[in-house]
Amino acid sequence: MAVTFNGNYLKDFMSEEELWALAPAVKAAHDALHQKTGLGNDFLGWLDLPTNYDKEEFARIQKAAEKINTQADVLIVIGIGGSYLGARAAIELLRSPFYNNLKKDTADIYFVGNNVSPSYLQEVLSICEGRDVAVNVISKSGTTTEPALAFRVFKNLLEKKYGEEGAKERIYCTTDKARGTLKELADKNGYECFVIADDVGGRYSVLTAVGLLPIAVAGCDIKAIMDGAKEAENALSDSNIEQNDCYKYAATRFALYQKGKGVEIMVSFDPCFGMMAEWYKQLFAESEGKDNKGIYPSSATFSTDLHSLGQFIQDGSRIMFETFMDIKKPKQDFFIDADPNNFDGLNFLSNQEMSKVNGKVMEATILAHTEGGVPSVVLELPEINEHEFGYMVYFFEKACAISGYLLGVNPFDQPGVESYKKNMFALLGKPGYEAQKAELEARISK
Ligand SMILES: O=P(O)(O)OC[C@H]1O[C@](O)(CO)[C@@H](O)[C@@H]1O
Repeated sequence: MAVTFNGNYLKDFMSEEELWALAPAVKAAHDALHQKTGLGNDFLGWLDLPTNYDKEEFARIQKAAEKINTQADVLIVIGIGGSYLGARAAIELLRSPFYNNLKKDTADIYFVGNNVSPSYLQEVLSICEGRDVAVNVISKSGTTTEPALAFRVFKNLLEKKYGEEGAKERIYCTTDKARGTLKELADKNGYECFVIADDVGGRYSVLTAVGLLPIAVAGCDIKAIMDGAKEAENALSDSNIEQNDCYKYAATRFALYQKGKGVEIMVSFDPCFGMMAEWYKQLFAESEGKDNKGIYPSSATFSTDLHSLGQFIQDGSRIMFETFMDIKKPKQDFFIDADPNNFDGLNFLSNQEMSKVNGKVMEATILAHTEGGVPSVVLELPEINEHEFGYMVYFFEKACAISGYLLGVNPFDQPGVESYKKNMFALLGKPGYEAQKAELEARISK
């Protein structure tokens, strides 16, 4: 079981020799990562996390998930970026994009604090009316404005509904072990806390309590996720690119980037992968996009986007390559019966599983786009389950770290994200930002 790299459709764009020529650079990136000598080397806790995770806390996560499912109809998960995307990706992939509408014995889950839309917030609040609610607030820094604002609202809701003591039993904090406003508040109020280790950055944190608590509440087997990640940790530890599919993927991206392909489109043929692609986008965008370098990560879900982006991909600016997630076995299949009258002329599709048709859509698309000048990388995933999810998370995390090192950037910082925050604080009148406020307002009114 594994994510397998298939480079068969790349022949028109790069040779195997070009890939193998990157072996020394890949080996150097591997050594920098494993010997912890590269940029950002104080953020490598994710590298051996599948082996060295805190087993005591893991058991507490499982217990808390059970408790949440007995005390709440709705779990509100508050977080943004890496404190949001992984959990949602896992739940939509492993359970369903329609998770909240499924017949199930686990709590509904709504994600807030990833935007400042008043309508979105009001809608979630109205969904909570008359229902038992628990809250998992997730913030590594404990100070990010969007989730902090949402937490203020839901803390208030819980305290009004259950009293301060009752609310305490329903608030679960995932944050730094010692620092930040959230940690201080949690200690003062006695909320149950889970830790994001100092050496695990937000976008590499899905296999910590950040992702695992909401994923466990959704009824997924988090032990199987960690086992899958551990399989990847072992399988992807060879420094030789020829033996390491993760490194083949990272090096191929880099080679295509050097040939002017500055956009990667992560493609899947199943909407359950949509949020997984959002997770991939944050991982690679914050890791690679700096120093005026990097591949712009984007995504598409086909067939849907074949009827919107498809035209551009086939015929527009030749700036992109595609990475196709070839999921060999869907979670469920559907048998297409023949119609006795063949009223729609579609009997040529009948008497087979719908997955076969989806597979042909993928092949047809790869051939068309390749013909149109878009290189196609294919990553094969045998099936969708917890084990494969864990494997895939680790695969992409490691591919991202190696990609960053090949590019010559620090894959573990995100200094660019601060710019909008400073402007936002200034424009909203946060004390200490008075000078910037005047300067920015002058620019707006021009
Ligand atoms: O968990 P925190 O500290 O609230 O940060 C949320 C997100 O904000 C960032 O720091 C910047 O986008 C991400 O790296 C992180 O995932």
